[in-house]
Amino acid sequence: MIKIKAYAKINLALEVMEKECGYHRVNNLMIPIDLYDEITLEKDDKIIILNDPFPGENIMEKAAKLFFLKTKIDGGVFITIKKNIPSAAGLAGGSSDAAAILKGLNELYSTNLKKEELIEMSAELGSDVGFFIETKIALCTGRGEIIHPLDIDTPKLNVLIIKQDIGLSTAMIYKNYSYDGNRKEDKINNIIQALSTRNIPMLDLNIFNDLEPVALKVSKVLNDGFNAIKNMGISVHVSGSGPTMFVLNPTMEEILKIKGAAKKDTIILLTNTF
Ligand SMILES: C[C@@](CO)(OP(=O)(O)O)[C@H](O)COP(=O)(O)OP(=O)(O)OC[C@H]1O[C@@H](n2ccc(N)nc2=O)[C@H](O)[C@@H]1O
Ligand SMILES: Nc1ncnc2c1ncn2[C@@H]1O[C@H](COP(=O)(O)OP(=O)(O)O)[C@@H](O)[C@H]1O
Repeated sequence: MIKIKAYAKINLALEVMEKECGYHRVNNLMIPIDLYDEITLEKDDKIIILNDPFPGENIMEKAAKLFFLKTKIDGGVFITIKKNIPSAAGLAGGSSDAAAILKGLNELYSTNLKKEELIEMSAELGSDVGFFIETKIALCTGRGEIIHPLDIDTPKLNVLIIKQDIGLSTAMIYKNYSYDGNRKEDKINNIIQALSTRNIPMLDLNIFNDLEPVALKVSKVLNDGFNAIKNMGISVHVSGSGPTMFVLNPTMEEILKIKGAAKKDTIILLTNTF
């Protein structure tokens, strides 16, 4: 039996450009956080997901089918999952679960597929899946499927995750986006420099997400929650297509203020990048 941790991510930069063949071109700087789904895999003759939280549409099943199709193995897998990453949250839990299945099956069936082959396979499952083959800070380009790992010794950042009791569809958020032609290369370079020099104020100042205004516009709940935190004088960001918000290196006072003002059912947890 194989046990795998499928980690979540946050976006430190998300530049969304023009749409080509149904997908927007992006410059997407992602960093993993220490929040993970717990997955176990055992050989079986069928693909089975115990107590499947997304019956009939689980991306883990798609990943397993793709793996057996590509490797021409007549196999199966018995999967258990403990979902800890909130769904439809902008934390890419589903993408990470899919990558975990590809990596896990590669080990379980001793297929020795290279990292590059797993990343290529990942692109058939979703734009963000390839990032989780390595799960290391990277700038992802193309539609997100081309991974450029960043060779920097990143500081360990504390990350306060705030996820209100709503979900947002990635496709819907992209649909409501329109590109204004403004490039953000400088900001991305500043973020990379700030990470390398461990300049956290500079990092926080340069974090941006082109999907953030869209998510705030389509969801009043998110907009209200976001402004409530901003009005406390706290720097807050939306992760990916939302609705998860995050605060970097919060003070205890800030955490208590956010917790005190949060609605019931809001998930608030303190984690860290790695
Ligand atoms: C926005 C981001 C930021 O990291 O993730 P989330 O915050 O949702 O996790 C990603 O770009 C999401 O990646 P992923 O969730 O893999 O998206 P996909 O399954 O490939 O695509 C879902 C839908 O989003 C739109 N889409 C996705 C990626 C992209 N570069 N352009 C798009 O327009 C397309 O309409 C597509 O049909
Ligand atoms: N293993 C999975 N984990 C989470 N969501 C899944 C999974 N398989 C399929 N899905 C579907 O994908 C949708 C978005 O997945 P998720 O990765 O959680 O969103 P996001 O990328 O916004 O964080 C979910 O709402 C769910 O319907």
